[in-house]
Amino acid sequence: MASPPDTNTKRDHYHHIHTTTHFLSSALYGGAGSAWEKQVRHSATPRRHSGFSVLVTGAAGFVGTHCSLALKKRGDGVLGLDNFNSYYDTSLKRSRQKILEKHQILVVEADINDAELLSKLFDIVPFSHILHLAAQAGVRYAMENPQSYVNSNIAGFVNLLEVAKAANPQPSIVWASSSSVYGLNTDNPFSEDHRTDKPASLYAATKKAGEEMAHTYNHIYGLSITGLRFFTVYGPWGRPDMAYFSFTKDILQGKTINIYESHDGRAVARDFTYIDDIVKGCLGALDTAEKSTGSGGKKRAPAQLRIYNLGNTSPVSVGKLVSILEGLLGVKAKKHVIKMPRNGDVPFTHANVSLAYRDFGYKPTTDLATGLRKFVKWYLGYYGIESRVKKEIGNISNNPHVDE
Ligand SMILES: O=C(O)[C@H]1O[C@H](OP(=O)(O)OP(=O)(O)OC[C@H]2O[C@@H](n3ccc(=O)[nH]c3=O)[C@H](O)[C@@H]2O)[C@H](O)[C@@H](O)[C@H]1O
Repeated sequence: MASPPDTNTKRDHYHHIHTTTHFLSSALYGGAGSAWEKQVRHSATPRRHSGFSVLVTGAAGFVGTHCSLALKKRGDGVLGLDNFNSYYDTSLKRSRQKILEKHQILVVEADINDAELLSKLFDIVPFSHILHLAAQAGVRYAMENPQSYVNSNIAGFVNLLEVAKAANPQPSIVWASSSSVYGLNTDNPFSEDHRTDKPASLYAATKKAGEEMAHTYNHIYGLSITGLRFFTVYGPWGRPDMAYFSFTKDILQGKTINIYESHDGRAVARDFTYIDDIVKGCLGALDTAEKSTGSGGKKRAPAQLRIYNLGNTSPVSVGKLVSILEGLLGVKAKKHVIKMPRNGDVPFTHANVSLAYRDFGYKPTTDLATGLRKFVKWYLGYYGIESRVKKEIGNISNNPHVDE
């Protein structure tokens, strides 16, 4: 049985990344025809006609696990990559990995900064797509550990783009940007053509930098690249560092939670987006991604470059989030309303998703109460917690992709 997450695990994260990078040399994985190569090939081989062969980075992460399973389920080949860093509870990542393995998805344990390993993977498999979800996430943690954002979201992304541009064939890339790029933008709802030059956190700045780097690699090398701006994604198997998850843990343990309000006394709100909707958006983006036009590092023709919001289009205040959780858990929260610390947070997000709807039919269908119900059911089951309401919510169906 898993125990509720310890948020201190992130402290040794930076050190871990660096040791991991040095430790993982491709020599460890054996030569041509090795058992490891066979596993890589088997995992990445599609089982449907004209199926994709997708390299999913961050595969043991929250969104990565759900997307990998959805791709595999429809017959695409999936090879996962994850460095299993300790930013949050690694046992949760290992549990996700077990589910992936049960579905014949291999997760290679390596960092996206390991160019040698990435090139080797491309030597073994002619990936048609990369779904790049590996990143240093979290808005507020960027003040504690700025270098880890530079390392993963900038250096790691460049490394991946370098390998992708040199590959033959070049893959099409779909990757996770963030709603946080809208920063201090006040136009509402947020549309892709709004200003994104006022990031409020280093996290947001590195995601914005990723969007600019995507432009460069598309322009010079003909890589087809699609960035997806995720809006506060939540659901079963989610990230313990996020508010809905840590609030659930603290409410159940009787601890006081801080609810932020803006400096002018208004409620802070988010366009919370349920994981299944995000998965549909990711697959829609992959399905409509055009082929890259370059080969072996040379551009042959202009290539596709896209950016989309993937949100829920319906912001909910943090206070309301807490009251939904209280109802689901059958426990009253000990609340402390405080002014939002000046730590990179933004007061409000709200997505306009008409572009994603137009181009691949993206239409979110899960409201926060429904999605949190599924999350709480998973949480209580995963951590083996008895709750007064566990039986009552026990009969709802959980995520269709992750069924245990
Ligand atoms: O859309 C994104 O691109 C980002 O979404 C997520 O960031 P956020 O929207 O900030 O989510 P999250 O931390 O869950 O805070 C939720 C709300 O609770 C408020 N909040 C938070 C903590 C607290 O103690 N009290 C509180 O009121 C807080 O002010 C906020 O209003 C991802 O973590 C990030 O990786 C990135 O992907």
